[in-house]
Amino acid sequence: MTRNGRTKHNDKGQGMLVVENVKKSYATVGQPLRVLEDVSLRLEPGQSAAIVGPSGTGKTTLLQILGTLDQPDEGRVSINGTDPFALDEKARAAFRNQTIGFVFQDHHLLPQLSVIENVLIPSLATGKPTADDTRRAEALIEAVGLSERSTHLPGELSGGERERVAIARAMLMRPTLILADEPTGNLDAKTASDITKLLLRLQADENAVLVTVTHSLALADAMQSQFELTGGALVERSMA
Ligand SMILES: Nc1ncnc2c1ncn2[C@@H]1O[C@H](COP(=O)(O)OP(=O)(O)OP(=O)(O)O)[C@@H](O)[C@H]1O
Repeated sequence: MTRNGRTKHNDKGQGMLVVENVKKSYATVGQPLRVLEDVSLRLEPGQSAAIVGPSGTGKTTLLQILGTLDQPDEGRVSINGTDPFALDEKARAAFRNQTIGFVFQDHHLLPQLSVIENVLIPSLATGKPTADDTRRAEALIEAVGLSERSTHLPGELSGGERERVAIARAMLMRPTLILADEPTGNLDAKTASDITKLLLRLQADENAVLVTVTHSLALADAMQSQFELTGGALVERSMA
């Protein structure tokens, strides 16, 4: 257990992601739009996977479900042995905060908060940041190479630097599952490569599962496995 009764699963060999036969449709004025027809996926601690596929095939929809932000119509999701959709909304929000780290293309940093304050945001869900939280935030800011910029505002940083802050924030609670939506989307090739390495290094440090949705071949190739979302199902691609 860690503070506030949080249980650490990463080192217990059960931090896996299991998705079985997930279906998801959206209501429209006509027929429901069937986006996910039969999605299954299983990842063990320390594994990384890219989800690729043309625009509109449902990658973001799937990531929202993995992130417990949206509920499947049918099928099963298990994260660390917990079915997040069996929890009530409050418990699910707490579970999400403790278990899942999100990295988005547009970082979602709060512009009025400094780098360290942004990194500490996930710790606010359980009250004020503890001394441990602050130490962890400082260590992560150092790990992402921004120690000199800790008190700066997001508006004073480059796109790549802001993405680093978003990664540090995603890692604060030591997530077992890291979900990244186009984390290198707006970056030049060198910065994108640096960000990819950083993400993989921090993922390895925590033995977490990393799932990234991307159109970038370079990012997808850096993952251990690749799945194409096609016809509403995931098909594993053989890596060259
Ligand atoms: N809330 C919603 N209501 C209705 N339709 C939706 C909703 N969200 C997404 N869709 C539709 O579901 C389909 C899948 O969308 P999704 O954003 O998951 O695709 P994607 O593969 O992530 O696309 P991209 O690569 O362009 O980001 C699209 O046709 C989209 O228009």
